[in-house]
Amino acid sequence: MTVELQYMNGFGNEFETEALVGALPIGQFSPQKVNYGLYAEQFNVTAFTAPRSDNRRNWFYRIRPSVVQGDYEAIDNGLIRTAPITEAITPPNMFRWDPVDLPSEKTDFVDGLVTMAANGSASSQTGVGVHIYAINSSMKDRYFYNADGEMLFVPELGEILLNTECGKLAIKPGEIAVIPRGIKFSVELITAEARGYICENYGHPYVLAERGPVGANGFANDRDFQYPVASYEDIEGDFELIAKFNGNMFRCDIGHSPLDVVAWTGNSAPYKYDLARFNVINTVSFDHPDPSIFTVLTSPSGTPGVANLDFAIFPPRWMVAENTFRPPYYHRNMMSEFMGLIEGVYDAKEKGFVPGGSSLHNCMSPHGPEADVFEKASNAELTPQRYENTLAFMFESRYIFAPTKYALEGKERQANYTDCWRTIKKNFKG
Ligand SMILES: O=C(O)Cc1cc(O)ccc1O
Ligand SMILES: [Fe+2]
Repeated sequence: MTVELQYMNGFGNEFETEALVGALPIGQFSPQKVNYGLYAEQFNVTAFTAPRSDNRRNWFYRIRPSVVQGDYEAIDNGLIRTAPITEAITPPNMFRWDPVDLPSEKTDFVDGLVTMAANGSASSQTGVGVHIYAINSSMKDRYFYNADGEMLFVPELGEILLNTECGKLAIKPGEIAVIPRGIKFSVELITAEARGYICENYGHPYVLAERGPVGANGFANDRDFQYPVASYEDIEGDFELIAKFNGNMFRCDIGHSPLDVVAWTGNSAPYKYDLARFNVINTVSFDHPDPSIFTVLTSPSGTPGVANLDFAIFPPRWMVAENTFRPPYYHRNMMSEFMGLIEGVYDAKEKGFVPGGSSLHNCMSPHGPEADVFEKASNAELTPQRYENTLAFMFESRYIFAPTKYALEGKERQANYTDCWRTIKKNFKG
């Protein structure tokens, strides 16, 4: 099933959209009276003084301003964790996990979040949290926002509808979406169940990766990013607003839907992107280029070229490298690498890394092809080959990922992960 919605295209544009004709003020943001009796509210995800090229803000024209809500009270954090994670020591082990089970009890998005790892510090606005959602119920009469970071959704199973203050986005496996820090939303199921990964970015909002000498086109093209058109709910009732704030979960009563924005303008709205639009650029001669060629979105850290978070994908593509060991090389890295699989098989790991599963190779922890992949790839005939049925991704960060206690001790952890390398042979003939 596919939900057909209308979108506006172009990464980070200053969009304007109104669900009722004339709701958006023209030529100013705060008229004395807004048409239709709406309230004006500014929403900033960067400092007022951020340079123009970085500045992100919206103006909302809504039925009630956001201050119309109750007082917050703390609720159980469930399996949600936030950096810095101090509940367990992080060993330098290589980690791999099976997929988190789909729930048997009724579970919505807020209940169905499990944190696997986090790095940096949410309150200092560095690093990220990595979560998995596994759900079988839409959010009913409740809404959510995350003050700790923007949320990158990477669906692996099922289709979901993100009902946000800015409008609606539908995403399914092969697509991603980003909801800016602070935007209120609810998650509705389009299919009976859904599962996917979330990278909660505490740091600088995602931008598109630079192209360097590749030129003016290629990789992720700005025009393929899609933003929702304004769409509002004018309903009253006993609703709940859930907030993730400074590492803890809170709730308050709210007597109306907070998705009551009739018109908005700005550049800080949720967006979606179809990963099949990624224009893959790779070698046509020899050797295996570094995976930075596959970067879709990056959150800069302040040090040029050293990301708070790079989101890279490994999509279907042609492989033509000559006289080359084609799978990923054996590797030790200053950067830390959390990986997931959306579909099919990843070229470095033919067994054990399955859709919905995860792996983590932290700073300087060795990793690379399993023994069988090495044997096969070092003896393969190097004809042009189309890599099909594959879509892996990586959250790569300068900060070491601390797995949560759940990730370290839960049933998904594969205790025997390093066995995949144990049978690598000594081929040396000195
Ligand atoms: O599988 C990995 O570890 C990710 C990765 C992929 C690649 O093509 C090259 C280097 C690298 O770290
Ligand atoms: Fe790597």
